[in-house]
Formats: sequence, structure tokens, C-alpha cells
Amino acid sequence: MAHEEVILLDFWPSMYGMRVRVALAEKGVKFEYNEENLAGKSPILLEMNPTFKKIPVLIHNGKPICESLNVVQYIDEVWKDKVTFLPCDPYEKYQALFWADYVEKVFESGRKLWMEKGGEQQTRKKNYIDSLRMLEGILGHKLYFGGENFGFLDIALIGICSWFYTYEKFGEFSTLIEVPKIIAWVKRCMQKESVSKSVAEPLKVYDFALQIRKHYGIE
Ligand SMILES: N[C@@H](CCC(=O)N[C@@H](CS)C(=O)NCC(=O)O)C(=O)O
Repeated sequence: MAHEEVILLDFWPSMYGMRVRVALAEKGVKFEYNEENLAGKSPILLEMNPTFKKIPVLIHNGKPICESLNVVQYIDEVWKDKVTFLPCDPYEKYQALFWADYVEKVFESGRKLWMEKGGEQQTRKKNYIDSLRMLEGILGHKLYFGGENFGFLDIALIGICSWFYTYEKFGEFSTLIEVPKIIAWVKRCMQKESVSKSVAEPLKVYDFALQIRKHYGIE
């Protein structure tokens, strides 16, 4: 493709942002990274995503694409010459999209582990672990969710590895014991530079979570 401008509006601990970072790295697309301050959103974020005012936003030659799974599909279609994320077979493709959508539930149950307080932590923990176990079943004995290749569902989920430590600390469990195949999958994914260079450092994320809890008086 001729000269093009690719800008990513992002926030470093965001699992949604990590999807886009990994997708761009997988395709070898160079981009300008713009870190957002979500407590004081930039005029460009408000202009580029007036509907939700959320990161990530990919700005391709001046035009915004919003919603992380949408952005990853866009990247897959625009930069076709490298790897492909979604299978060509319609059934396989829509299965991948279905499970990528399910990942939202996993992210949301993980968020409740560290953002909510009160007596329901055992239920939250169970919901979170059950949701990951469901995905563990989908992974089965495959190398990646995409089979032999790292694909769309792998990209949709991988950012969660930056948050495992935080979830473990607040939920008091071991991810390795609960979902060992997911941990083995994370290790395989981390061997890819596109992943290891794009995901956030778990201890830094934990520190961030502690600050947010303090800010909202969750202690
Ligand atoms: N469904 C959206 C979720 C994105 C999202 O929740 N972004 C958060 C950061 S992780 C955000 O920008 N929050 C700012 C806000 O809610 O005001 C996606 O997949 O892109």
C-alpha cells in the first residue's frame, strides 16, 4: 500500500488496546502510538470516537475505526498480504467471532474480581474461572485457538495474560492450577514477538489496579 498514516489511540493496561497492538504487530504495520489519559480525554479521542469516547481507536489515513474486535477485523482485511486472522470457511469464521464476543464476559468477570468489594468474592471467582474453563475446552489440544496458527480468538483473548496476576491476588487462586492449558497457551503466544512486545507487564498492571481501587475507595 502507498504511504499511509496509522495512529493508535490507546491506554497501556487496556486488554482491548492490546488486541489492536498485537494485530498491528502481527501484520507488521508501523503505527504511531498515542497514549490517552482517560481521566482527561484528548480532543482527538472525543473527535474520533464521539459515540463511546473509548480507546482503542485506530486512525487510518485520518479516518477512525472504533471497537477493538471491529478494529482487528479491519486490520485483517486491509493488510491482507501477511498472516490472516479469520478463517475463510464461513462456519469457522463465525465460530471465531462468536467466541471472541464471549471473551467480553471473561474480561467482565475478571474486572469484577478486582473492582468490586463485598461478600460475593467466591461467586465472582467461580464465575471468572468457569468462563476461562469454557475457553479452555474450546482450545482443546490445539496449539492456538486458531489451530496451527495464531488467529482472531487468540488476539481477542491474549491481553488477559497481563491481568492474571491481578486477578490471582484479588481472587486468591492460581490460574496455573485452575486452567493449566490456558497458561500453556499464554506461554506459546508469548514466544511471538508480536505478543510479548505488545502486552503490558503484569506487576505494573497490578500496581495500576491498586491505584484505581484507592482512587475509588475500594479497600
Ligand atoms: N468494547 C470496547 C471496550 C473499550 C473500553 O472499555 N475501553 C476503556 C479502557 S479499557 C475506555 O476507554 N474507557 C474510558 C471510558 O469508559 O470512559 C472495545 O472493545 O474497544
